[in-house]
Amino acid sequence: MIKVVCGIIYKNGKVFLCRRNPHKQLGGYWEFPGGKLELNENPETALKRELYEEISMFIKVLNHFATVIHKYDNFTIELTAYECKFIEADFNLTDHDKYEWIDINQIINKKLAPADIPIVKKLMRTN
Ligand SMILES: Nc1nc2c([nH]c(=O)n2[C@H]2C[C@H](O)[C@@H](COP(=O)(O)OP(=O)(O)OP(=O)(O)O)O2)c(=O)[nH]1
Repeated sequence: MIKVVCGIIYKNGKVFLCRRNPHKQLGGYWEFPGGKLELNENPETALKRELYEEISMFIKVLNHFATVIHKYDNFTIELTAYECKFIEADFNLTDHDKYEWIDINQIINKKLAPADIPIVKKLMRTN
């Protein structure tokens, strides 16, 4: 099983969402940015590393929010989401072609990576 970590990043009551580059796995789907854990890497370290690599973004990790196991056709992921506070960013996108700061109740209208749907539903219930 592939371990993936992602960030629910807040700024002024909105959340940061981005769209995967078309040539990537799940290209065109919207997600919370993050990526795969490296061997022996702790999830919070991995999340900060990925956000810096993919978006040139600095964040503060606040708390664990949810862990979801999702079976895609060819692989299974364990996706762990952390709530985070935005600090600053250059928004230099390497793995995505678009980003948006979005209200929580609007996220569900996006074409979301299927593993993210239970996370977004929990966000809607708890906010
Ligand atoms: N980052 C991220 N990946 C997600 C989410 N939901 C979801 O199904 N995924 C899937 C897409 C990918 O198959 C996998 C994460 O791989 P990735 O391509 O983002 O990770 P990476 O940057 O470490 O990997 P790579 O492109 O270097 O192989 O998890 C999500 O909310 N965020």
